[in-house]
Amino acid sequence: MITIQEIETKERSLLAMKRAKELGRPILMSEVEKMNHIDPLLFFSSGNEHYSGERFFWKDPKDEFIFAGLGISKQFQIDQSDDRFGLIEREWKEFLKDSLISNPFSEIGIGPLIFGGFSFDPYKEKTVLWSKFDDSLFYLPKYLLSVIKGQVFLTTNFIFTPNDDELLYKHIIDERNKLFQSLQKHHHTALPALLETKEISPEKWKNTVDAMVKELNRGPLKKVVLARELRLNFNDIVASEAVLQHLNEQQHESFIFALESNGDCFLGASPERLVKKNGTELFSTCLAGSSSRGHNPEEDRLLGEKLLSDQKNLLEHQYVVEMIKEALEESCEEIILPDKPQLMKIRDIQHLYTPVIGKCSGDSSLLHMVERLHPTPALGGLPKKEAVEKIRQVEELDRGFYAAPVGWLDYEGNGEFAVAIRSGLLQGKEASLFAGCGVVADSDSESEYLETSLKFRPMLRALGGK
Ligand SMILES: C=C(O[C@H]1C=CC=C(C(=O)O)[C@@H]1O)C(=O)O
Ligand SMILES: [Mg+2]
Repeated sequence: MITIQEIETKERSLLAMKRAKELGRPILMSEVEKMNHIDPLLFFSSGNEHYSGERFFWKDPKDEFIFAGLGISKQFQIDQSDDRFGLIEREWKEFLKDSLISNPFSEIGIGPLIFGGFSFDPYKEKTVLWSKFDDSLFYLPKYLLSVIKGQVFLTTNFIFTPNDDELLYKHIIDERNKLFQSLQKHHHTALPALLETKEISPEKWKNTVDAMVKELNRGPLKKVVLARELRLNFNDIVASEAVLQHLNEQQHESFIFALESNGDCFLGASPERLVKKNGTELFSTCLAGSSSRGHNPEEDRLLGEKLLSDQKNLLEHQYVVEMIKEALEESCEEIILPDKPQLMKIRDIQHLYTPVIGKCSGDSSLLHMVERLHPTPALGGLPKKEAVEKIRQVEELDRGFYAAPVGWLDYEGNGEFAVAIRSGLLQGKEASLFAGCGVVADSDSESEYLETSLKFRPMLRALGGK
């Protein structure tokens, strides 16, 4: 049986083909439909046969925007460049020109949307660890499931080239039908057994922190974030859907993200927003300064109180507030910024937290703001450029996408980026987890070491470790 919707799709695809031939270049056709409820994690898992290595997942802390993307309709990638944020943005805008978008809904986050991220520092010497990821990597998915405030939409993106004929239309319908058939099956993937957890050079890392503290006392550097790695071995391949399932259950108050590339998968549960753009409003988060959670409510409250008045942590936090304020002031007419941090309490840790809202003037694009903010002193240090250079020089770890912006951008310029911390890279039967901490002049290497141990926990637990 052919549905009305299929007839409309056919008409639009004929138009897209004609346009591609006339203009002599690929043309995007994008269609949005409203669906009955589909679990986005099930949607992600159902792609494990046909779209493995070409999937992404995103969920914000309040479940306002949940995305699962399957297949790559178009990839945007840029290696080492001073202008990688601008290049991605311009390529995306250029690609959208003359596209045929059928989206009768007014919600943000449906229709053509790219998802991906950037490496922390494109000038850091590359190692094999991140060889499957480019410095900037975004996907326009073939199929995007968007759950927006509980409503479910499916966007289908197809690209017509000047050489395509009607066979492509048939292929589209067949593929979409197969996708829905695979959703009927129940997909549940178990985690393999964790065989070994290895800390990478912990003593050397503490020595680097000690040396950094001395340097910070001499100035002019004020803060440098130093990170380290845990390497895990399993008795079988770790499926990204199994880890995502756990992250979603165990860290629901965080941004949950996953990005597959060439067989590897970068994923995590980050509490930290870099920037969100909704029309003319910008939202950012200052998150720095940490303490453990208590074993009981009273101990937890005392630890929180202590954190709120601890000079070392307040300074670590203040550097972030000043930098984000300065970055937003450049583009915003008005900024709402509380004068004191509050506490953000999550499962394994509590942080000093200051939310920031900016009302932008003029045309401030999301990726321009990402460029302006990345890395904030919560991930890089202060001054920004010198701190990144210092990290490049002294940190043993190849950060790749860790501590860098990960998120989405829709065709109307709205979107959101989180900072990819509390994260890890899955590589077959192995995984690397990453955690860092803000080192300031009165840091103590042993406490910073313990702080990073807390920050490994969300990923470690999701992978079956302790
Ligand atoms: C760099 C990380 O955390 C940052 C975010 C919150 C608190 C931080 C801190 O207190 O050091 C870090 O700046 C990480 O989790 O790997
Ligand atoms: Mg800290």
